[in-house]
Amino acid sequence: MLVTNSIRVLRVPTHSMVRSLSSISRPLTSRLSNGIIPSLKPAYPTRSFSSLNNRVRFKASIQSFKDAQNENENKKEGKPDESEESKKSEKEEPSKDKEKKNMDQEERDMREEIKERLKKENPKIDPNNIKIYQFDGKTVALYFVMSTLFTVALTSYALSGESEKNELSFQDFKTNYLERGLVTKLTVINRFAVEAELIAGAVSDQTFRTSGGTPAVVFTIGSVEFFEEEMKNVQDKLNIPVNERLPILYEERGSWLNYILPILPTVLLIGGLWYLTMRRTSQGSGAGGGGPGGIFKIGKSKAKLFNQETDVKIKFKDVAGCDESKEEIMEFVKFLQDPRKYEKLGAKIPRGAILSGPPGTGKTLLAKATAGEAGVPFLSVSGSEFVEMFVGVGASRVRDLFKTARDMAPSIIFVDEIDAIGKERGNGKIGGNDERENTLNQLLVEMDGFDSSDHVVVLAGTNRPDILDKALLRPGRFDRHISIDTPDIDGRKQIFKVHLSKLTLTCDEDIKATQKDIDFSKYQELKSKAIDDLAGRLSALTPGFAGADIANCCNEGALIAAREDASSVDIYHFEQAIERVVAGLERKSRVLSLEEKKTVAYHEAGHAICGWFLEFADPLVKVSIIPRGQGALGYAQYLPKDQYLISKEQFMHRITMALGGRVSEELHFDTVTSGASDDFKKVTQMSQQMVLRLGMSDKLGSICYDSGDDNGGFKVHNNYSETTARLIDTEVKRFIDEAYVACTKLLTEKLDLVDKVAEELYKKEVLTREDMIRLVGPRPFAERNDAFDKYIKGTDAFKGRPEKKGKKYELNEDSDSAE
Ligand SMILES: Nc1ncnc2c1ncn2[C@@H]1O[C@H](COP(=O)(O)OP(=O)(O)OP(=O)(O)O)[C@@H](O)[C@H]1O
Repeated sequence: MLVTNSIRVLRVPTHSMVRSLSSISRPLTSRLSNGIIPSLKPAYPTRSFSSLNNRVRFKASIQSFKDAQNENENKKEGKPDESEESKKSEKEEPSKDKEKKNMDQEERDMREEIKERLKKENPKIDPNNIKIYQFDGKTVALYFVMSTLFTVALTSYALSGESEKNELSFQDFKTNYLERGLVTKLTVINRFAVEAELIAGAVSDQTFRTSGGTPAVVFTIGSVEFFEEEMKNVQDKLNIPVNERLPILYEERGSWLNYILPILPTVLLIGGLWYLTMRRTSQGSGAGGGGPGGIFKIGKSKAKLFNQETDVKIKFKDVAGCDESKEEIMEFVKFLQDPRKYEKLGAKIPRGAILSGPPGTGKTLLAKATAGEAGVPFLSVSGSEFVEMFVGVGASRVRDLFKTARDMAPSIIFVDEIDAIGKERGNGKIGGNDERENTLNQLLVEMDGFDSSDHVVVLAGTNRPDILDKALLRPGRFDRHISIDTPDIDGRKQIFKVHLSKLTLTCDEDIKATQKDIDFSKYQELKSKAIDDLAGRLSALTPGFAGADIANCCNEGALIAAREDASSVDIYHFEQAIERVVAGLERKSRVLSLEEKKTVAYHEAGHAICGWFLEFADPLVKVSIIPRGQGALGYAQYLPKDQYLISKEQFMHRITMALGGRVSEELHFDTVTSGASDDFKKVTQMSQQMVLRLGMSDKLGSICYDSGDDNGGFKVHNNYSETTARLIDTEVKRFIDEAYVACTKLLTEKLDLVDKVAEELYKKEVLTREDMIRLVGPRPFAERNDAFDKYIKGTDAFKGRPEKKGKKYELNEDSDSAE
């Protein structure tokens, strides 16, 4: 086969080679007439890349000038502007309109920026006439598919032409031409084929004419050595004297395709990428800008920029609670506002601060407020945005981010979720990540690299400060550690006030309706008191809520009010919203059978009675058997107070209360149900904590057996012996057993009260605290929750809207509560 070595390229075609190629193509084309080789059109490259480049640029600029000219002419002639026409037609086409609407903010910004630049550079060009093309993944993919298909087609075409040369075997050549003395000259081409020139007139089906018009045949050889050997043998056999033997010449020839094909994919790839870039730059901006996205921007930082004109309008007053954190971060604000004051004294300002705390506690908000107060640009990026599938991209993005920040200085960089890149490096744990470590290293280098004269402050947010690399936290990098915890009742009240002030509240509307004659300051006073009361009550009902939960709750309240077509949002809307956030959506579609409903009623009554008669249990506000959320068939809501220390008794009472549901089922039915599974989970967790972490087991003593090593779910080994493990199991079980015994004793004593509560619950489905007092009498212990006493006691929380609503607001300096 002639094709085998045709891909092997010895030289890249030069001008001389192009000439020699054309000489080869002639004999081949002459064979076309004999139907041996298909027609090949010469396709030498006619343009260089640079000329192409110039053409593209030239074309783009001509286009914009033509557009500008057309527009001027149209204006002179009073013709409607083409761009306006196109705008009109765009309006007519709903699909285009839709596409435009869907265009994301980023892309629009990019287009605006490009147009701005163009306007500055060349005021003659109307930026509206510039068409900006963005190459999305589809265009690029299509281009590569097309070029691959083209290459494959060309290759098979070239190979099919070569394969048709396989007309003659060496044996045929020997018997039909060589031994008959018809051969005059032999040329070995490319070491695998031989062109044998024949004497004039020796024409057959297999012959063709060479460029000199001589008839010739072609055949392939296995190897040159073999061919030479064979020729020698044949000529020896024919007794041809050595000096008359046929001359054998050697030539390197080939189709131009043989040279082009191997480099074609590379050329297409590079050319394609280059072309796409050039088109984008020439048509997009003419200033070499290019828009966001695309492979060329992969190493660029993805940080979002907020500046004063746009988003950073947030001030410290919008961040409620967390006063200590605000104070701490204030130093950065003062530095950014007046750096010289510090520099004069030779003081070095901290370069960065880590804001740590549970999710939704306002870390990002505080960082934004810092930028808003200081009035400087704020670059916000998430740690995970540094990490890409390409090696080195993370580090490059870090470099780019810091460069941008320095260019905009004074500025603030905020890296959210810094643990995505800032986890401790190479500590021998499973699953090391070199790319992440490179990114972290670059971050460390950049933070070292700028000094306080750069006026760039780096803030970072994380929920897991404990897993951060020590190098990040050392002085000179993130040397301030600001911890933001979930707010206490006062914090929650302040946050509620911030978010309530944005809503139309019923209490405000009531004041406006009932107090028409009062002056503005009096109105303000009444309003702030009403909001204060409302915020206080809501904060008491939401223990454990973070700022984000509170914001969500206020929004949910407003949504519920809107759903009810209410003109303002009242406490009952908020209570529904809280219930929704705490227990999930009411599942009206889940209808329980009467038997199931009875079981749930007794289960919840068991919990409620336990909570009522256990001293350290939290105050109950509501018990319900309406299914909610992901599978809860009933729930009881308590108000735990904000406390930082929990006693052993408290733990035991909580465990007892959690077992109340199952024990009540045992006491009232012949069998038990699956309804207590979630209770058991909680009970086990609490008991394990008491034993493993809190040293509350006398038998195990004051030792922490829990390493807290939750390394991605891998627990390599326990740091205690088998004997201790067995003891731990026994102790965990003992606490639960003790609570179980206490619970059974209590509920057996109060059997009739459980019946009473369960029956009422079965009928009404919801019981509030007031109902409980009516059914079982007041709680025998004083409530331990001040917030409860202050805001909830005496009122009926979660009862729903009373028949008659509306009240007269009066300002009473002594009163503390809403009533
Ligand atoms: N102290 C606060 N005052 C007012 N609103 C708050 C406060 N804390 C949180 N919020 C509300 O919660 C929303 C979410 O807060 P933010 O994004 O700052 O939380 P985060 O701590 O950064 O959360 P994450 O750790 O999940 O990133 C804010 O937009 C704001 O509406």
